Amino acid sequence: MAELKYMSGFGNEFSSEDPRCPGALPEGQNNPQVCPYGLYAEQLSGSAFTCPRASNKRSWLYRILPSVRHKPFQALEQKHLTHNWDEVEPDPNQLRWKPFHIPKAEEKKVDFVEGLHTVCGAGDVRSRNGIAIHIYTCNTSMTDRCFYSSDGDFLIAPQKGNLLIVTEFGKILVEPNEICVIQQGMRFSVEVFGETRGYILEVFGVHFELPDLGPIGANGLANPRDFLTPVAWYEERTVPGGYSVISKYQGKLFVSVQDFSPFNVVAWHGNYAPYKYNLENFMVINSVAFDHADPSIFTVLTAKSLRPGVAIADFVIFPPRWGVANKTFRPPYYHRNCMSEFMGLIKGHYEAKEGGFQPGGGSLHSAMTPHGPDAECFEKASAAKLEPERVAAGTMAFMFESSLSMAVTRWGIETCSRLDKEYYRCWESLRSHFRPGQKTVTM
Ligand SMILES: O=C(O)Cc1cc(O)ccc1O
Ligand SMILES: [Fe+2]
Repeated sequence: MAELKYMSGFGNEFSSEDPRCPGALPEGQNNPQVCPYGLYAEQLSGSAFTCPRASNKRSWLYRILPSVRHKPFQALEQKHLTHNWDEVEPDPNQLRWKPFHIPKAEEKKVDFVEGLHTVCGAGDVRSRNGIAIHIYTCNTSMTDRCFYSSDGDFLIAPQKGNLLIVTEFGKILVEPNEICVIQQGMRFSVEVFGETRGYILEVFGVHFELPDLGPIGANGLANPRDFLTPVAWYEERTVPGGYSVISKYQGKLFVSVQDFSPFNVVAWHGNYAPYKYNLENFMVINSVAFDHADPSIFTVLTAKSLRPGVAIADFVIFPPRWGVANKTFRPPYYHRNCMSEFMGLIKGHYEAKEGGFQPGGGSLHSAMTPHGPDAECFEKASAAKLEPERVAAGTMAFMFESSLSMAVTRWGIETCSRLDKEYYRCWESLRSHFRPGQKTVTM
């Protein structure tokens, strides 16, 4: 496949024309009486028309046929995708999942949409406030089918297998250790190259932003220019057998059939467009004197709530870095958090748990549920000689942290059969080191 081209910058006002049709973007206006090359103009709104300029999002798509030319939507059964947060009784326990199973293509061909499984979430798509966390496991490319979420924005973190994502805005190749964001309403079709697995954070009613940097200054963490948006690409393809456009709408799937490819956008402009980001480009800030800094220093993207400083969801990573803090217990501290923490692992292992938490698995530490390093990690780090040390070399763990108190789905608790029932045991051998009368303790 020819190398794909991208445009750089977070949230820019982009303009892109497929080189086969130079001048396809109307000059100086959005709705000419007749568009260049006889295209249709269609606006995709990602914010209310009246949103303040800084948060206003929309793009103009110039396409061979408008999206409205389709047969009526019909319900499409997909058992594992849900926004019903009352399927099972609430469970405040620490939960950990072994790597989620990927179906074998010889046994069953499963594409990205069929392979979506909601593991947990909270809130409501109708009132536009909430999140869902999905796992995708698949082995087959989508053919003559595309998908969009009417409910929210997808932050996709591949763990195994590349994704070639054809979108209305162009093509994006996303590899493990990269993420991509495909916002509400954007249509896409996923091509895969073997056994494929990853994580999705869906947010309803808000878009991801770069976090403010405060005293860090003008640069650092995820830098805006490292976000890449595809360039316009179109196909003019009639599909006599029918092209299926699948919408996730209020948590259920619906399909509408049309006789042409939806990837017929010859040119587009605007600031509402998908993007990808390579996690290797994250400029890591860490404690260089003493104490363990809160993981908010590793925030890549945030979806803000209306409460100042409180996120509907943050996407946080634990990248390779130097640990140099003196007189400090360096791993994550023991913790009870008003937020919910879902964690996943792209590769390697996580510093607070060398064993048990595996790539392609997950964990959930719900609101106020205690958690922290396992006993082995505690003993080791309490006795370690504090030399400069590479932390998390060759690894990438991440956290979807939410102010919402999440429910786990039936699939997450039962159907996936991946819950590690023994998880609590990793803290069982923590023992008291309390020595009354001995202030200084050597471990
Ligand atoms: O492992 C966790 O629970 C995530 C986490 C990491 C960290 O460095 C500090 C706090 C925290 O919740
Ligand atoms: Fe935590």
